[in-house]
Amino acid sequence: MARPARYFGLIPAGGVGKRFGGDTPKQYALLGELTVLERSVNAMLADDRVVRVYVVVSKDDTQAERLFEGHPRVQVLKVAGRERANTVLNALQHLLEQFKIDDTDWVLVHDAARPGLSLSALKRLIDEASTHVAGGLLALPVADTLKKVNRTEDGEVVVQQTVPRDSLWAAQTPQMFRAQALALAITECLYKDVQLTDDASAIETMGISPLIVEGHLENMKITHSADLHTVATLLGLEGKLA
Ligand SMILES: Nc1ccn([C@@H]2O[C@H](COP(=O)(O)OP(=O)(O)OP(=O)(O)O)[C@@H](O)[C@H]2O)c(=O)n1
Ligand SMILES: C[C@](O)(CO)[C@H](O)COP(=O)(O)O
Repeated sequence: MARPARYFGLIPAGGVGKRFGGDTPKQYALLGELTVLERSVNAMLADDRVVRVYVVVSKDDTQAERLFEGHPRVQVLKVAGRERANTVLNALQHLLEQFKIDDTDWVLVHDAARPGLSLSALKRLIDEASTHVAGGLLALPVADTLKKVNRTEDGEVVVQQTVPRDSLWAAQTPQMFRAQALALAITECLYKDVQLTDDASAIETMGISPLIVEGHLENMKITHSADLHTVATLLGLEGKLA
């Protein structure tokens, strides 16, 4: 009798926030009383099916360990890599070797930069993607008209064509896959120098189609500094920015 599947959170938090700017990496920016990272971790802990959340930071990061010291369901791994995909793979390899996580277990990869994830969206993702062979991810249907552009010799950005949007969705996180399958897929992609900006695209290269589960606006990613204010407003924290 196979044991029941387990769900593990994996929070890639090893980025430097080039587009965000400033001295502090955006995952450590304050949103009210808590950092962006703490809110993203707490969002994953809200569903008690998530047995443990692994926060993956660079080897010289000392903040994460202080933030989560002694937390029974949070473990800091200082194995972040050059790109997000390297960070995720390094953590997965660590999990598979050290913590005996095997092919029945699910991993939910959630950006540290998405602090607004709701419990209802997390629950829907786990409920629905668990029944899908390839796992799945949160995403939002594109609402704007999309333009493919060219840059002219004098630096102007001009429209090349309008891209039909009716089957385009913007990927969010968490992205939930079987831990071993994701590790194998990312390994293969990195070996073939396939550029990965999310985890689902690695699974897609194996010829399987992850399930899309509708996400929500508050689960937007903090990329540029203005996004911190936007997320604060969406979360009702606008008066509490440092
Ligand atoms: N080598 C990397 C790069 C990114 N990330 C994480 O992946 C998530 C999404 O990445 P992004 O928003 O691009 O963050 P940064 O890489 O920090 O941003 P930038 O590209 O502007 O430097 C973030 O939680 C970031 O900390 C990571 O763990 N390891
Ligand atoms: C994983 C992701 O959040 C899905 O939209 C996005 O691809 C991350 O991109 P980034 O450039 O690493 O922020």
